[in-house]
Amino acid sequence: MARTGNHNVQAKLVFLGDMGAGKTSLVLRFVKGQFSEYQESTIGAAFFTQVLSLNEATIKFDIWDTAGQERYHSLAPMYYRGAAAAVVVYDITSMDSFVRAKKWVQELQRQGNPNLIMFLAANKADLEEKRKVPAEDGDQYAKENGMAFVETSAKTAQNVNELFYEIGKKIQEIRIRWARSLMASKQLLNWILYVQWWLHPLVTTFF
Ligand SMILES: Nc1nc2c(ncn2[C@@H]2O[C@H](COP(=O)(O)OP(=O)(O)OP(=O)(O)O)[C@@H](O)[C@H]2O)c(=O)[nH]1
Repeated sequence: MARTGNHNVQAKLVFLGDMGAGKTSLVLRFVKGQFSEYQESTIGAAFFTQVLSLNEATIKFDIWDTAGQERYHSLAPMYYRGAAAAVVVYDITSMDSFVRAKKWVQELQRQGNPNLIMFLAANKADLEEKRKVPAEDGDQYAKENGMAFVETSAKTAQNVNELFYEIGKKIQEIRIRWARSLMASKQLLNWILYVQWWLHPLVTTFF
């Protein structure tokens, strides 16, 4: 959950998706600016942190990169529970990975935090000649499910910083909305107390 203080926000972020979709590669591109053609498959999950500057605020991402292999599926709730945002990743060259991504979205809708911000990342956009999932399909699915959609490439860095920037902006927007509604309820409470304070002597005098 996002926490606030001195314009600093800390937010838990989780990456989900089929094995080989490019979750680790996207995170490593963002955190270290690196890409490896021979990225090893994640075991269990991996944890990374990265700080991003947004206008006057700073956001520290605690990033959980989960393992896509089916045998680790049951561990996933540990990582998406309490997350402020989830990025569901698929590989544009694999229809199976798109089908798997939709299953993740359904699971998050059923079992995730109701305020979870969800992004759909169509990765490996550099492999256009091998594309199996049209961009419109990903975009339409994302729209139908209230998610933001972005085509990325961990290899060329296309839209990777932009993805994290958008996540940060959404988290910040929600944080500001919370702060405003908290202020509004405090004002309402003060007003009720004030009215009660005035009415109390009248009520005791006349009744
Ligand atoms: N061409 C291309 N290859 C990519 C891209 N992203 C990842 N890869 C490659 O795809 C393979 C799998 O990438 P990973 O980042 O390990 O995928 P993952 O989703 O973390 O996989 P699991 O850990 O098994 O769940 C690696 O060989 C990467 O080099 C990309 O944007 N373009």
